[in-house]
This record gives sequence, C-alpha cells and structure tokens, in this order.
Amino acid sequence: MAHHAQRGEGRVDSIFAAATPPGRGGVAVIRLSGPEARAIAGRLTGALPPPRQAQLRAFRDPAGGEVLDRGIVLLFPAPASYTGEDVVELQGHGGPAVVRSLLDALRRAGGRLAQPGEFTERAFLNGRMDLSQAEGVAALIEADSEAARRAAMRSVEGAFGQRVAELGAALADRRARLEAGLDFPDEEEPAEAGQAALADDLDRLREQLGEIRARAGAGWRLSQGQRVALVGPPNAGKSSLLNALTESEAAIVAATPGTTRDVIRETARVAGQALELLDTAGLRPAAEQEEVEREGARRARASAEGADALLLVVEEGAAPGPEAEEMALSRPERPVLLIRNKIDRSGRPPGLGEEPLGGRPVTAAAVSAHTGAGLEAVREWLEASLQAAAGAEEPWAARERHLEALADAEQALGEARRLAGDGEALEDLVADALRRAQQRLGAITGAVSSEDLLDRIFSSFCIGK
Ligand SMILES: Nc1nc2c(ncn2[C@@H]2O[C@H](COP(=O)(O)OP(=O)(O)OP(=O)(O)O)[C@@H](O)[C@H]2O)c(=O)[nH]1
Ligand SMILES: [K+]
Ligand SMILES: [Mg+2]
Repeated sequence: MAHHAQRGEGRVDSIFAAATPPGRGGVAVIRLSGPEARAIAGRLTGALPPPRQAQLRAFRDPAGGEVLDRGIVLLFPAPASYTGEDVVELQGHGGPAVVRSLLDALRRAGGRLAQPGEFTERAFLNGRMDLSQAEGVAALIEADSEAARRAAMRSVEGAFGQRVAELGAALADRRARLEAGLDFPDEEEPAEAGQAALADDLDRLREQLGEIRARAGAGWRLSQGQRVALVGPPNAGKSSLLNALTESEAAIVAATPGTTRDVIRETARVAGQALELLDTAGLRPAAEQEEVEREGARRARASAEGADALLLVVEEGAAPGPEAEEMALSRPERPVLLIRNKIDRSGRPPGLGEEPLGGRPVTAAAVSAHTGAGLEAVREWLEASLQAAAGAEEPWAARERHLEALADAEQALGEARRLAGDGEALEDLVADALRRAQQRLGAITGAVSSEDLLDRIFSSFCIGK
C-alpha cells in the first residue's frame, strides 16, 4: 500500500506537500520530510540556512535553473522536528501556479508527494506523539467552534492519551498481581479477603474508566455538531422562527396551514458554535391529514427523533395538541423549550418562564418571530441546554473508534468485576478480561496498533498534515 511505503523493510523515502490550502493567498508553505529532505530542497534553493533560521532564497528549477519563485527557507533537523525526521519548509508566494511549479520541481528533485496525514503518521511512528495526539491534530484542524478547539488542544497536548495510558498501566499492574497469585497466597488465608480486595480495585479502575469515557464522549459529541428540531402544530410560526434564528430565508412562510412538507435544514450560530436547525411540517391529528401531509408528519417525526433538543412552537395561548406534545416528550432526558410565538399580537412582554407540559415542568419562552422579541432568550436557552447535553466538563477531542475501544474496555472490566464478585477464584478468567481491557485501551494511544488501523486513521487527514 502506497500509504505505508516508508514502513517495514527497506529505506524511508522523502515526502513533500503543500501545507497551506489550495487557492490564492499571500504565502504558501510547502513542507518536505525525510532523510533526503535537505538534499532535495537544496537542489532548488542552494545551500540551506542554519537550523531554524529563516533565510531568503531563489527557488530554482533543478534541471534548467530557471527561478520559479523566491521565498523563505527553514530547516528543522531530525529528531526535533514535527515528524522526527529532517524537515525543510519552503515559504513561497501563495498562487496555484507557483505552488504547482514548486511541487513539480520537488518531485523531479527526488521527492514523493505525501499521502493525506503522512507527516503526522511519521510523527507517530517516530514516537513524537501517541495516536490520540495525532488524531487531536486532525480534530484541531477540523474544529470550528471555541469549545471544539479547546477539546482538541487538550488531546493534542496529550491529556487524553496520558490518562488512558495510566489506566492501562494500572490494569497491567493488577493483572501482574493476579498472575503472580498474590491475591490468594495460600490455603490458610481466607479467600474472601483477597476476593474483596480484588473487587475493590476493580471498582476503582472502572470508576476511572467511567470518567475517561464521559470526557471522551462529550468531546465526540462536540465534534458532531448538534441538531435542534422545530416542531408543533400548523401555522404556529416554525418556519418564521427558523428564518429568524438562522438569519436566512431558507423556509417558505405563508398564511396557509401545511406550508412546510419537507424538512428544511439551516445552520444557526449559538455562542460561536454551529448547530443544525430543522424546520418540520406542522402536526395535526392523523385523522385530519391528507396524503402529502402524512408523509410530512412522518419526516417531521424522523427528524425530531434524532435531534439533541426540541423547540415546541405554538401560537401564544394555544395548546400544542397531542401529536406535537407526544413528540416533544418522547425522550424524557432531551431538553424541550416551549415557544409561545406571535406575542406582537397581544403585546405580552418577551421572556422565559416555566409551564407544565404533559405533567412535567418545561421552560417556556414568549417570543415574536416577526419582531425578534425574545429570540435572544431562546439562543441563551439553546446554549445552556446543549452544553449540559454534551455532558462532562473539560472534554477531550475523541473519535468514534475511541468510544468503541472505551466501551469494549468497560465491558471487559465489568466482566472481570462480575467474576470477582461471584466468589469463585477464577484468577485466570479475571486476568484474561483485564488483558482484553488493556488491549483496547492500547488501541487508543497506539501502544497496540495495526497497519490497517493506521491506514484508516491517517487517510482521513488532509494532505500536507
Ligand atoms: N403576527 C405574527 N405572525 C406570525 C409570527 N410568526 C409567524 N407568523 C405568521 O404566521 C403564519 C404562519 O407562519 P409559518 O412560519 O409559515 O408557520 P409554520 O408553523 O411554519 O406553518 P406550517 O409550515 O404550515 O406548519 C404566517 O402568516 C406568518 O407570517 C409572529 O411572530 N407574529
Ligand atoms: K404556514
Ligand atoms: Mg412551516
């Protein structure tokens, strides 16, 4: 597989890529890494500057000597570079033709165009970072909110990987004790004492794992972006609210009930974070629905199902009706805001309050989609509820594969704990479950990894990283 040409037997080749995005800009950065990086760059620039010193050079065609561009050269010698190899950076003018000509010259000078994520993969293979940190780098680049950036930085700086590695080491210790027979030393010692100590230790380890899962889970949800659905009876003003909250004209608004049939999606920004707002068809009792309306209601239900929070919209003074109310309360843990719209007609002041809905209190907001009154309170409610729904303070940027590994480890530890609690001295089985948990944790940091796993991880990176 080309992606891993540098690994295994044989020599390591030297790779290059533009580190800045395609398009036009003031400066484009091209990076080279590998044992031949100095020689290859030197064929374009002549003598390289001393390490970490920026110097101006002409970038020449290695064959004809034509000056392709003029810019800054930087050398980062191995091992104290991003990849752990010799790295040379060329900073040229940020135009597509300039970048193309430099990349072509580097290829002819003996380099190979890097695969997506290949620089970071080399950093991992050379021990510059663990896998969770490498994936944190990808999360940092993908982050488009302040909260996601912070979570990614925590992972890049190694907090996630370190906690996972510490727990893995604790599991290894516990397993070593078991395998050495220290818990159940001889026939005279009552077996219950050893059993109880083992059970206590396993409880503690599971608690630590639970904390890690909570923080990784919260980070994963952050990276997913959250969805909020507008639901309610026809003509309540759902589409008007979608437009007002997203400052768009995405949804058709009309005085005719049943205007919205398809689900309309639009991005709203709340506290610097993008969330997806869904406008849905108005809901009436099934008996009154005609064919298209029924399909609209089905789509509304499906969208509401997966939403992280619901805005239940009614006209001020009206009831939501059983269909909308049932949908709003279908998942008790999910935040619901009851919106009383069109207060411009009654002159009621905007603001938040509390009202019973299906027997439990929910927050209610008095708003006007027309004047915008009360919409700030809706945004604040969204910010607070979605933060709470993400759970855990100080989340770590994490991917789905991390959550899977943590869930598997939790299952294995749970099994170990059950065996320990059974009162049977099944040391081998407990040790075996601990080993499985440890292995799954090792997959997060890369202590345990396979070529296949690395391929999947790094191929999702952008080129030049
Ligand atoms: N006075 C007043 N009228 C509003 C307000 N919001 C919406 N309307 C009007 O109410 C009617 C219905 O608005 P829509 O936004 O289409 O309502 P909807 O809930 O999306 O309706 P359906 O898609 O048919 O279910 C339109 O005539 C809107 O102009 C408001 O805040 N004040
Ligand atoms: K309407
Ligand atoms: Mg509508």
